[in-house]
Amino acid sequence: MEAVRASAAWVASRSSHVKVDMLEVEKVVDKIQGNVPKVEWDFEGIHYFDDGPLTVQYLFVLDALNFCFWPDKDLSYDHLASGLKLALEKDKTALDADRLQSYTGPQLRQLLNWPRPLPIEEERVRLLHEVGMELERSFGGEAANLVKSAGNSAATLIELITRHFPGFRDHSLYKGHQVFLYKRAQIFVADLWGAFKGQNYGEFHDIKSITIFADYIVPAVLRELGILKYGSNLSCSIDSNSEIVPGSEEEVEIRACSVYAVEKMRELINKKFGKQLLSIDIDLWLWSCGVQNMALSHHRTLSIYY
Ligand SMILES: Nc1nc2c(c(CN[C@H]3C=C[C@H](O)[C@@H]3O)cn2[C@@H]2O[C@H](COP(=O)(O)O)[C@@H](O)[C@H]2O)c(=O)[nH]1
Repeated sequence: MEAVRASAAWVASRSSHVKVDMLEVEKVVDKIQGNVPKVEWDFEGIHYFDDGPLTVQYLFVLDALNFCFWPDKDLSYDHLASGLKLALEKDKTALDADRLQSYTGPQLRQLLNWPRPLPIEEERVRLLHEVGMELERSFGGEAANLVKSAGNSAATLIELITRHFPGFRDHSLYKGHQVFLYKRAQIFVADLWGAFKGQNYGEFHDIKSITIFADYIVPAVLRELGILKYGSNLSCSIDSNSEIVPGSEEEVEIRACSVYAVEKMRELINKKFGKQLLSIDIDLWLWSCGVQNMALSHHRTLSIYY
């Protein structure tokens, strides 16, 4: 994911609302002595897994909808993961490509057992239809075929996903430059890798090319650690739960600086402690810390990308 790494670094070098504090990166790395706590994929025990193609279909649908839970204060990622899991356990055809194309908002709510409209529900429905339609048109209806056609390359899989499914094209413009963050496409690869433990549908020879997933939890943890420093206006907006406009300099800087900071952290750990750590390992550690800390205030942007 050179495009993600390069554009995140480009933003970080010009950023004015967000700064990456390299001294703090070093302090954190020294404090943990290069030992990033290992967090198991599905540490919550909420995901569907049957070791076969249906798991791939589940993960692809999951990550097509893996964004913007915060507008409903009772809703979280866990509801989506466990809701889709239960739906699949009740009816193995619930996520078939033809079914995906016909869900309405109320039916999606029912599928997830959620009592009220989901945040940005119309977009969630549109994205489900897009996934169903394109899987049927180009991949025999199965996300497993999409994964197979990437030939065990994470970078190829991300390229295929973003070429075929416009909803995964997580780009923005920053000071005239195109910035690529590909949060949901990358997290799908990481979910396959985690769920299948690097085997079968989860085998990728270039898994180290994946960066962290620029969501709204990891930046909040990096800020809490002192690694990200926000300017006073941005700090006030976030602490008062004001919405940050999608595509604004602030929003792009928060996400891109998070990717950049963790890349620096990984490089430092690997160099100083002779490790072969992946950004995914750091991501899951930071994310799991973030979701367990209810007091963290995170940035709020209405977005279908994260
Ligand atoms: N960077 C990063 N962001 C992640 C995840 C995951 C879940 N990954 C699963 C994979 C294996 C584990 O067992 C996890 O269950 C969700 N998110 C993002 O968080 C936000 C949801 O927050 P809240 O509203 O509090 O539920 C939202 O933007 C969502 O897209 C991750 O791993 N890394």
